[in-house]
Amino acid sequence: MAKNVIIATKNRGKAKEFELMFKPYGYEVQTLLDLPHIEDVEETGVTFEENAVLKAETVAKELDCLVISDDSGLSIDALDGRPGVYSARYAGEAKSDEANMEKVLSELEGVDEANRTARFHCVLAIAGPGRKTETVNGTCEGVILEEKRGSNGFGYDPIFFVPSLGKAMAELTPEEKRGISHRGHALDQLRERLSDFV
Ligand SMILES: O=c1nc[nH]c2c1ncn2[C@H]1C[C@H](O)[C@@H](COP(=O)(O)OP(=O)(O)OP(=O)(O)O)O1
Ligand SMILES: [Mg+2]
Repeated sequence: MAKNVIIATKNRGKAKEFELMFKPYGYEVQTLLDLPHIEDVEETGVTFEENAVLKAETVAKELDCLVISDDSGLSIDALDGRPGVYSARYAGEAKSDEANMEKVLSELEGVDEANRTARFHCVLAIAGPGRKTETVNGTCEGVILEEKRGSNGFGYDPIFFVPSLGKAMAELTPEEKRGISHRGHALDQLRERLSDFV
């Protein structure tokens, strides 16, 4: 029988990646897209870690079971780390990937390649009844492109170039992205930490 894991996210792109990532370990993934009665958790933290803990603990309390959350985003050196924890809402509350990418590209207009370095961050939090909340994190280094490339993935993937593979993140297959991504690295950390769980 398949084991179950609940990921406290409403993001379809993340949900797909978690399904792929947990499959090899025999887990079926449920997200908040499958549990529409759970309300959005307001992300009031100023770090990825604070927001990840907030999302995992709120939903774990509501469901009274073990929950994993993901708070992630893009940090661009030339923009002093922005959009950072505001990545999802960078161009407004509509949380549009297209508008967010346009805003980043226009802010980086005229900035040369050497100064377009950036990284994705992912913090996973795991919370549940009677257990101390734990967090792990992963990063992925890259360079912001001048225009979009590729159509896989989600979020800022079309403008994020991965030097080690010579491709934009949105040009990678889901399996390739799992191997090098901030989310993949964070999940590997979680598996190391909780070898009994995943
Ligand atoms: O692999 C990624 N490839 C491209 N973009 C990414 C990635 N990972 C995070 N991102 C961007 C998308 C979003 O603009 C923000 C996450 O914001 P974040 O609050 O964690 O997620 P969200 O609000 O979309 O869903 P939820 O809070 O329900 O999990 O960073
Ligand atoms: Mg969010």
